[in-house]
Amino acid sequence: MPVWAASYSLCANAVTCRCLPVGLQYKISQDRCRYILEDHTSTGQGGLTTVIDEWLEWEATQLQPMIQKLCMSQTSTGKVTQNLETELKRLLSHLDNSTRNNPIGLTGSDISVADIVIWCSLLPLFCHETPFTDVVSGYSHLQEWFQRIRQMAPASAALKQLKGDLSFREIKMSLQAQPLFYQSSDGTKQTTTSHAVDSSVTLPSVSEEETRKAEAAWNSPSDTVPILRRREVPILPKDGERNILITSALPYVNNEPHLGNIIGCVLSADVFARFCRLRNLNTLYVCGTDEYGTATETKAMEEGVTPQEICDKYNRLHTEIYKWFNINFDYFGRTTTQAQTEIAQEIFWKLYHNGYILKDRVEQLQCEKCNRFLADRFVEGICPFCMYEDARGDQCDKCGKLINAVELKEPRCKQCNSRPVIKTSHHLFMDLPKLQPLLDSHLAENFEHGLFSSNSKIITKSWLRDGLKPRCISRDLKWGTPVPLEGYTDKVFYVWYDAPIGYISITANYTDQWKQWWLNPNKVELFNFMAKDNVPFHSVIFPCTLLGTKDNWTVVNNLSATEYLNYEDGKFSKSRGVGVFGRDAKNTGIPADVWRFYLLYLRPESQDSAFSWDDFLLKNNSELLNNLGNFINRALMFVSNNFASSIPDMVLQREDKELLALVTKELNLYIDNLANIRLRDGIRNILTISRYGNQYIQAHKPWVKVKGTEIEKERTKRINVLNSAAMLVVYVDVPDDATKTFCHSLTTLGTIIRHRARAGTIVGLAANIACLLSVLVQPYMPEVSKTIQTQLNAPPSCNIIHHEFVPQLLPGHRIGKPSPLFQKIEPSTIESLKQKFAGKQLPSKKTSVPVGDPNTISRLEKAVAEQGNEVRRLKSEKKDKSEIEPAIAKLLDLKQQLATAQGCDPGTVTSGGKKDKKKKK
Ligand SMILES: Nc1ncnc2c1ncn2[C@@H]1O[C@H](COP(=O)(O)OC(=O)[C@@H](N)CCS)[C@@H](O)[C@H]1O
Repeated sequence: MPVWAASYSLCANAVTCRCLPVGLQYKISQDRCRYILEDHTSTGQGGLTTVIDEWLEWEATQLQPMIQKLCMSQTSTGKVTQNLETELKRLLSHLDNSTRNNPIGLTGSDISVADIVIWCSLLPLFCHETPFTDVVSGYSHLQEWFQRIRQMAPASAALKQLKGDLSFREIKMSLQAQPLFYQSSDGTKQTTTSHAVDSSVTLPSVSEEETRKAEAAWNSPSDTVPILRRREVPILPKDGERNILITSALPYVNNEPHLGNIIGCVLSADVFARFCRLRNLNTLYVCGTDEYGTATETKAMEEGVTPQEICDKYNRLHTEIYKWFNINFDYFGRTTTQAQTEIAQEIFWKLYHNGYILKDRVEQLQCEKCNRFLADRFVEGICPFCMYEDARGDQCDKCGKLINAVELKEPRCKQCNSRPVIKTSHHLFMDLPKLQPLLDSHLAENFEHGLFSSNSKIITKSWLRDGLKPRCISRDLKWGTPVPLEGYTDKVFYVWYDAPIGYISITANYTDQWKQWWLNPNKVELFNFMAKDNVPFHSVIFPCTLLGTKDNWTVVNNLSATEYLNYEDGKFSKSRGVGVFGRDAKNTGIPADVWRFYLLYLRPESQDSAFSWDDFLLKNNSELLNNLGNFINRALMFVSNNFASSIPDMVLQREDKELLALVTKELNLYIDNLANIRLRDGIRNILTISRYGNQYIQAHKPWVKVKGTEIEKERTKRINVLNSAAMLVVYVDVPDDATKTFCHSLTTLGTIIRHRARAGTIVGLAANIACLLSVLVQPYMPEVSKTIQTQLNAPPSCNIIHHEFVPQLLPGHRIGKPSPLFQKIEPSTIESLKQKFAGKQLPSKKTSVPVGDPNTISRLEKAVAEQGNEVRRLKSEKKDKSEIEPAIAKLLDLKQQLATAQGCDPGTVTSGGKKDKKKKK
């Protein structure tokens, strides 16, 4: 077939596709042009194909979108902006130069498919009544080229057959009749037919600048996206890089961790570590079990085994639980190791030789019934500072102050409840007052440049403000790191001197090059994760320990401390069976990622929060199932069902680019939140992006576009017949009627293809948002992330968090098989879990209250009155349920203790709220 025969139909084809739905670009017309002209563009012409491709690419990505914007702007507002005009002139200049250099066609001595496609695109600028005459008048070579093609028989014939001599009025009418949504430059949304955007679904607005930047990033991904590093073993600090050392507080081995422990330390640190890795930062995350101390000894006694056996058993149990929760440590160790003894003793010797160790006599509590000195955690009594009656021997849970156990009022042995006696013993103290200047200057710098949660700053400052006191670091126990100093060798180090050194010894068990992390403060950034009760040990005592050695230790630069997670309206209590502990979560059958999600959603970042089964159901069914899961499944199902599992071409319109900008904005907020350890907010960013995705799909209804309107569906049935007739045009002599039929066929086909192409863009963009979400959810829900990526068949290279949103699934990429990501949780399931973990409901302190003791009665009456005032205050200040409910539970508990002390039945006691009053009547 001679080129001009092909060009004839080609012009008709291209004019149809370009001009009737003028300004609305769809690459399919190029493909058809190429198909028709295949022989003339690819055979024996070497580099010409590449040149043509380049022009076609330029037309599709630059010229056509520009003309589209011009026509839309002109149609909706009657003018074009200065920016648009400048951009247009840039493109026209490029064409003018090229037509000056090539006197016939753009690509050489003959007319090619590129000439025809570009010529068709330019029609709105050259047609009758065009408002752009002045703009094009300055480009003489371009004008000559345009007229040359126009005078060629196929072009003029095609124009005549389709629209007569095209005028801009017709283009305008054609545009106004377009079923596609478009937005005028004044921002008002315009819709016309059933293919229109559902304007009741609105997305927030973004600026021109944000849209432009997001579009530029989308269009040039390779310039901006880094490649994720491989995870080496061992991971060591690298020169010229940010080296992130993350520690989670080391959980005690005397118990199974509860949900509070999990969110308070290992899970929070895990999310941050995963985020850092996805940011391509050189990251090491270590943790392990804290195995020394009385807690272990007591547990061993209870279970009739040795302390080492307890440690082994619980270390295994913790390992198993964290594995189930998908906590991705680089190394999970323990403190009962040789490295721990060596490092703890070496640090002690340095402190000793530097003059930071004092010797003193101490009074200690000894339980004569149990025949042992009582470690701080094994004695309870009234706080000497705030009079809280259940203060622990080491710290008051109410006012947070550290306590010397002998200062507790009315102490009682936790084991047997009898009153311990005070005995004198010789001990070693760290001279914290002498170390305070070193600590002050370390903290001054790191408070300014590092990340310290606000509670950690407040707690630390309250310690410093009162001036540090010498702190005892030895204990009369057997199970611990031995004190090496002569005269004290029958003692062990206090667990809180020992435990943070565990971070170092655990790293030493991971790599013999551990000093690169721990004696390298200029290259390493240290992040400690814990809950509020651990703060003073990490911000005061441990830093003083390290600074006092005068070695160049890596000392805390960043400290993230949560408040407490409570359980429903009270505290977790293993002994009372209240709350969800380690393996319980697994046994519910609810996937680990859903637990992770909910714990992180609740993360007590600024105040205590409470796990609630009802809320758990709500967040799973609304946020995970209806929002995130629904969006991803919808996007993937469309690709699968309507585009044969292949990502369609994406030709972005204004609203798509705005969506890019919105997603990019939220992505950047996400990065900022996670980088600043605001993990709760990061989840909300993910859910917002997914919500945008749902709204976008809802607004654009690709399911309508892909199937067509009823009229289009009817026409589709006839299209094959017409198409067969149309193909005749190409091969045989062309009678006028056949040309008309051909053109009509192509017009209809063009509309359908355009709608389908539009649906393709929407779905392709949605699939790419799903891919982005698969990466963003990874720190929070690693298994869900994997599942999404399998369903998307996403390239492994997508696993990086970058501040620009770029396409990872390119047109033609084949996705895998979609399936639902989350399951609905039924209310009946939640009800039975609620019952299961509600505990035995026994007032915990009943047995420990002596009956009829006037001092106890008067103390409890006072405490009940104070707690009653506290509850009233919280209620009158309309505090959150999570604050009020624990206070009420406390009041109830106190009243029950009082009832017991008065010889009454504690079971009849109520907290005294409105409902209770009614009952009394
Ligand atoms: N209710 C709670 N909410 C949040 N975080 C909590 C809660 N209770 C405790 N924690 C934190 O959990 C970890 C581990 O606590 P554990 O008592 O097992 O261990 C220790 O405190 C020490 N062994 C740490 C030595 S480094 C801890 O961060 C608590 O703050």
